[in-house]
Amino acid sequence: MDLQRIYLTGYRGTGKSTVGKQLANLLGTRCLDLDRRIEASAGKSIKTLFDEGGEELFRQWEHDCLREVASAEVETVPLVVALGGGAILREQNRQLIKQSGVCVWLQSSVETIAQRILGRGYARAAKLNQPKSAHRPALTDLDPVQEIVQLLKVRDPLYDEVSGSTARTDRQSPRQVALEIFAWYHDLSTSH
Ligand SMILES: Nc1ncnc2c1ncn2[C@@H]1O[C@H](COP(=O)(O)OP(=O)(O)O)[C@@H](O)[C@H]1O
Ligand SMILES: O=C(O)C1=C[C@@H](OP(=O)(O)O)[C@@H](O)[C@H](O)C1
Ligand SMILES: [Mg+2]
Repeated sequence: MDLQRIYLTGYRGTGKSTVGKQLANLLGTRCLDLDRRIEASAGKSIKTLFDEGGEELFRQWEHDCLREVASAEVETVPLVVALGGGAILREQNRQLIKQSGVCVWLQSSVETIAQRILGRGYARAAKLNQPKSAHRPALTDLDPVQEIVQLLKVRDPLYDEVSGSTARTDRQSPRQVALEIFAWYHDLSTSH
C-alpha cells in the first residue's frame, strides 16, 4: 500500500476541493487539485476544453495530468489530491489511483449535491433545464437533477472500486470531514 498520496474522489459538489485543502492544512502538507492542474497545463479553463473538444478532450488532459501526479516524486508526504468527479471513469486512471496512493470517497445525498452545484434555486433551474455553473459543464442532455441520479448509478461502483474508506459530507462541515480523514490516515499509517 502506497501511503504517499491521499486521493479524494466522489461526485461533483461532495466537497473534494474544499476538504482537500483543509486536510492538507491538518497534515502540514499540500493539496493538489487535479482540475486546477489540468487548467494550468492546458492553459485553458475546463469549460473551454469542453467547448472546444467535448468531454473526450477534457478526459485526455485529465488522464495525462493524473499520470504525471501519480508518478512524480512527492516532496511532503502525504500529498493530498482532490480529483474531479469523473477521474475514475477510465480503467487506467483507476489503476493509477490504486497503485499510487490511498483514496477516500466523499458522499452526499442527491439533494445536497444539487444544491451545491446548481445553487439554492436548483429545482427551478432543473425545470427550466438551465445550464450549470460555468465551471462545471453539463455532462449529459438530461435535466440537471436527473443527470446526477443517472451518473451516480454508473459511477458509484467505480468510486467504490478505488476507495479504502468513505466520508459523508452532507452532515458535517468540511473541517469535520477533514478531521475524520486525518484520523483514518493516521491509523492506517501507524498500522503499516
Ligand atoms: N462539508 C460541507 N458542508 C457544507 N458545504 C460544503 C461542504 N463541502 C463543500 N461544501 C461546499 O460545496 C461546494 C462544492 O464544493 P467543492 O469542494 O468544490 O466540491 P467538489 O470539488 O467535490 O466538486 C462549495 O461551495 C463548498 O463550499
Ligand atoms: O464529474 C465530472 O465529470 C467532472 C467534475 C469536475 O470536478 P469536481 O468534481 O471537482 O466538480 C470537473 O473535473 C469536470 O467538470 C468534470
Ligand atoms: Mg473540485
